[in-house]
Amino acid sequence: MDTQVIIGIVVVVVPLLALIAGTGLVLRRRRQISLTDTQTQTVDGGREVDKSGGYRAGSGFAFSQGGTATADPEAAGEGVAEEAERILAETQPDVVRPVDEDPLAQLPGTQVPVDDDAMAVETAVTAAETEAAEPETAEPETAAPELDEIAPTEGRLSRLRGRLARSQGAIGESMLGLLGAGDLDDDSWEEIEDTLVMADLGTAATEAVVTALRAELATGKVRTADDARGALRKVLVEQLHPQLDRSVRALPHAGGPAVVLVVGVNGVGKTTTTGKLARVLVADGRRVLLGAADTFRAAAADQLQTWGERVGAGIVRGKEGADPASVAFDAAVTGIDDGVDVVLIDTAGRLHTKAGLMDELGKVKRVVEKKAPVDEVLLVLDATVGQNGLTQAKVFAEVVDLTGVVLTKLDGTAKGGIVFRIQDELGVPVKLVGLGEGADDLAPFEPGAFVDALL
Ligand SMILES: Nc1nc2c(ncn2[C@@H]2O[C@H](COP(=O)(O)OP(=O)(O)OP(=O)(O)O)[C@@H](O)[C@H]2O)c(=O)[nH]1
Repeated sequence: MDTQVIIGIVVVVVPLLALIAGTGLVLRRRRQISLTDTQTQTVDGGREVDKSGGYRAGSGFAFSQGGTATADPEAAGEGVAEEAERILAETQPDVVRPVDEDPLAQLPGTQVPVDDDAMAVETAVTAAETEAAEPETAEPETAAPELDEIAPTEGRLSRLRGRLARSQGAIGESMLGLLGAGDLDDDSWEEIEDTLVMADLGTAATEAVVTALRAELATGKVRTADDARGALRKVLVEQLHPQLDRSVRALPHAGGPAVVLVVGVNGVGKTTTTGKLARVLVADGRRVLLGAADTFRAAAADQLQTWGERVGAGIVRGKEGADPASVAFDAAVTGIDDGVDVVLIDTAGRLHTKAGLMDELGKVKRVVEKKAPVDEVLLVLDATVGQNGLTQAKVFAEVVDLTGVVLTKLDGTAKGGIVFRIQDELGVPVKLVGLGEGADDLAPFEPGAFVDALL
C-alpha cells in the first residue's frame, strides 16, 4: 500500500478509536453507582459534615443539626469577649483525650493542663508526637483501656418497656378496666379523671383526654375491650403531640461541632444522662467530647470522666470550684480544635436562687456562644418528683431557651403522666427518657411506644 494511503488511514482511524474509547469511558462512569454519601459534604479542614438533617442512623434515636451559623461575638452580647478572656485567664481547665486518639495519652503521665491558648495545645501535641516517634527514648506505651460494648440503640423504648411497669398499673389497667366495663356513668368518668390526675397528668391534660375519650365513645364504635384499648391509645398519643420534632441537635455542622448543654437541678441525673447520651452518639459513629462544667463537686467530673473513658470520649474538666463558664468555653474550643462531632457539657445544678442560676447558666451559654452556637439545651427532670419538677422546669425555662427535656427515673414512678404536663406547660418536647441506672438505660421518647408501654 502506498505510504500516503497508510498515513491517511492512521490520521482518520486513530482519532476515531480515541473518540469511541473516550465516549465509552464517560458512559461507563455515568452508569457506575457513586458510593459517596450524598448526605455528607466536606468542608474546610476536610471534616465531613452531615447534611441529612434529622436521621435515624441505625438507631431509634433521632439526631439533627442545629444552626449552621458560626459563633458571632457581637451576637453573643456586649462584653462577652472580655468576659470570656477574663475568666479564661483565671482558670486552666484540664483536657483528657481518649488514649487511642490522643498522642499525649500515648505517654505516661500526660494529662496535661491546657490553657485557653490553642497554640499551647498544639505545641504540646507536636512535642509529644515527636517524642512518640522516637521509641528508644519514649516510655513504654500505656495500654488503651478496654472500651465498653454499647447495647444496641435500636428499639430501646420497646426493650425497656418493662421498666414502665409501675406506671402501667396506674393508667393502663384501671382505665382499661373502666372503659371495658361498658356504658360509663358519671361515677366512672370521675374515676377515670382521678386515675389520670393521680398519674400526674394534671388538670388540663386530664380534661383534654376525658373530652377526647367521650367523643370517641360517642361514635358508638367502641364495643369490645380491644376497641376501648384502641380508643384510649389514640387519645393518649394525640395528647403527646406526636408531630413535635424530638430529634436531638447533636450533629456537626459547617460551623463546627454541635454543642449540647445539659442542665437541671442536682441529683436529677444530669451526669448520668450526659454519659448515656455520649454512648448513644459513639454507637452511632460520632466523635464526642465531654465538658465537665459541674465544678461544684469534683466527684461529678470524675464520674463524667469514667463515662467518657468507657467509650473513648475525651473530657475537658476544671479544678473544683473553677468557673463553670471557663470549662464550658474550653470544651467548645477543644472540640473545635480536635474536630469532634459533638461537645456535651454537663452543668451544675446546685443553685438555690433563681438569680444565681440565671447568672451562672446565662454566663455559661453566653461564653460558649462566643466560640460556637449552642445547638441544644436539654433540661433533665426527675420524673419521681412530680409537681416540684415542673416548678424547677419553669425556672430553667426562664433562664435559658430550653430545646428539649430528658425525663429520668421513669422506671421508678407510677407517674408517667408527667410527660403530658411537661410538654403542655413548657411547650418543649420530651426528647429522651431515662429508664434505669444502667449505662444504656436511655431511650428516645416515642409517643406511640410510650403509650403502648402504659397500656
Ligand atoms: N432509676 C434511675 N436512676 C437514675 C436514672 N438516671 C439517673 N439515675 C440515678 O440518679 C442518681 C443521680 O444521678 P447524677 O447523674 O449523679 O445526677 P446529677 O444531676 O448529675 O447530680 P449532681 O452532679 O449532684 O448535680 C444516680 O444514682 C443515678 O444512677 C434513671 O433513669 N433511673
